[in-house]
Amino acid sequence: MNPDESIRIAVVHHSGYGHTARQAQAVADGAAQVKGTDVLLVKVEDIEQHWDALERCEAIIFGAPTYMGSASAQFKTFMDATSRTVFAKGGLWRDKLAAGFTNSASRSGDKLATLQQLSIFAAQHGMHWVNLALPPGHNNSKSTEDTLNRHGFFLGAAAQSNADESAETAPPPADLLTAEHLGKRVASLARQLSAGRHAVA
Ligand SMILES: Cc1cc2nc3c(=O)[nH]c(=O)nc-3n(C[C@H](O)[C@H](O)[C@H](O)COP(=O)(O)O)c2cc1C
Repeated sequence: MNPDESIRIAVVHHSGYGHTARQAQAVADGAAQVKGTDVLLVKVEDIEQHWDALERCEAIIFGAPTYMGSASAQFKTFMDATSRTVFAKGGLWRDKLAAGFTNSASRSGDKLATLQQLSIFAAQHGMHWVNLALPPGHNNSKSTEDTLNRHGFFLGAAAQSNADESAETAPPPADLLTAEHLGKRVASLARQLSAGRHAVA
């Protein structure tokens, strides 16, 4: 690939009260740290304006708060819309990279179910799922709550926002840095994949 050519990463997310939006911004910031990356931050409420732009992206990162043990209904509405706008049109997202993140009030809060839901959604579109690739952060007596991946997820980035804190203070920095790591990892892999595709074309 031409080294001056940009790669495009989208972060498609929903947030009812702003906490997952902060995580989404951290993912976007991480992706933007990789030179030559254009990042598009999309709220699911605005999705109708962005279908064409998403088709041009090398990677799409999905994020939703965990509500009742799954992605929020608003995010699920977006997922269902893709059956018409992406899947039925011949698999427009096939072979793009995908990754996911979620945030909830409880430590577990059944966040794993949401990340699994997002990864299955990506698989239905023929996308390549990118995992978190961070060791579990807080699972021994010497580690602290400030460690990246303090919740010990592998499938994607998890954040925890205390139910009595606003989005100004939650989720905490460790979870935002974990989200940033995911964005950076996806952008870096998207660049490698794009260069590889050009090399073998
Ligand atoms: C309808 C609803 C369902 C929720 N279900 C869960 C849940 O299953 N597990 C959990 O830990 N927190 C749950 N929560 C708490 C949210 O995940 C938490 O407040 C989160 O920070 C909200 O993110 P947001 O501000 O981006 O919407 C729920 C909140 C709402 C409004």
